[in-house]
Amino acid sequence: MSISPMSPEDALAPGTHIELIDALVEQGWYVGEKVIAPALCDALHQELAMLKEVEALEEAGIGRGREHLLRKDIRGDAIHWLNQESEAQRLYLEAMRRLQASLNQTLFLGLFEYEAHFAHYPAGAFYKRHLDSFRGRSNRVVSTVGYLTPDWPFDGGGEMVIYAADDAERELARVVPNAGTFACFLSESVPHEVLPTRYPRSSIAGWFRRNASLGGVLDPAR
Ligand SMILES: O=C(O)CCC(=O)C(=O)O
Ligand SMILES: [Fe+2]
Repeated sequence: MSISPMSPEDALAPGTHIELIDALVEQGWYVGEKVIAPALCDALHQELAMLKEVEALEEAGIGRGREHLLRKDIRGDAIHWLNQESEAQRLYLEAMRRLQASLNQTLFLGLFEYEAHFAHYPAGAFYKRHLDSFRGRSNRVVSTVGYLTPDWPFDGGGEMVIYAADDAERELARVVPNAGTFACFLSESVPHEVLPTRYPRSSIAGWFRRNASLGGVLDPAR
């Protein structure tokens, strides 16, 4: 399937920006099904499979810069940072750039950058409950997750659980990681986790960032 005739405005379903912004304002998180165009999902899914095949994925860790640590007891995915190297990546990143512009125009978030990686969770992998950004060092402001695995089986596990900001024990939603589904939430306040998956699970996790360089200390990009 070719994506070359696809224009960036067709990458996300019509009306997604408005729905997403309303949900972020109302509750701090958004989940939509059939949001990412099927042809784009396919292309990204195949690209991630190819990257895995040629061993271009690295074990994911936690913490940024010098604090980066491998912790298989916390997260078990393998990742590859998006870098515009394919038409599919360029389309996805351009769709996110447009979403960033909408978020800045309506919510005045001052987002200045988007970073994203492919993530492959092998069977058995999970990512324990966490926040994507710590208060005080607010680099990541808005998180996005695009799901790429077609026909996710009903018994596949691997759901992303969203918890209440004021009560990290209270479950608000379970997101089935089926191709086309797109989730977005406030990085500093929405606890979430990936339940153990029973099938290989493909996604793109990404973050809109604000410049967090404070007092001359350079914030590491990753
Ligand atoms: O893949 C998901 O559903 C969420 C991944 C996640 O929380 C992260 O990479 O920070
Ligand atoms: Fe996360």
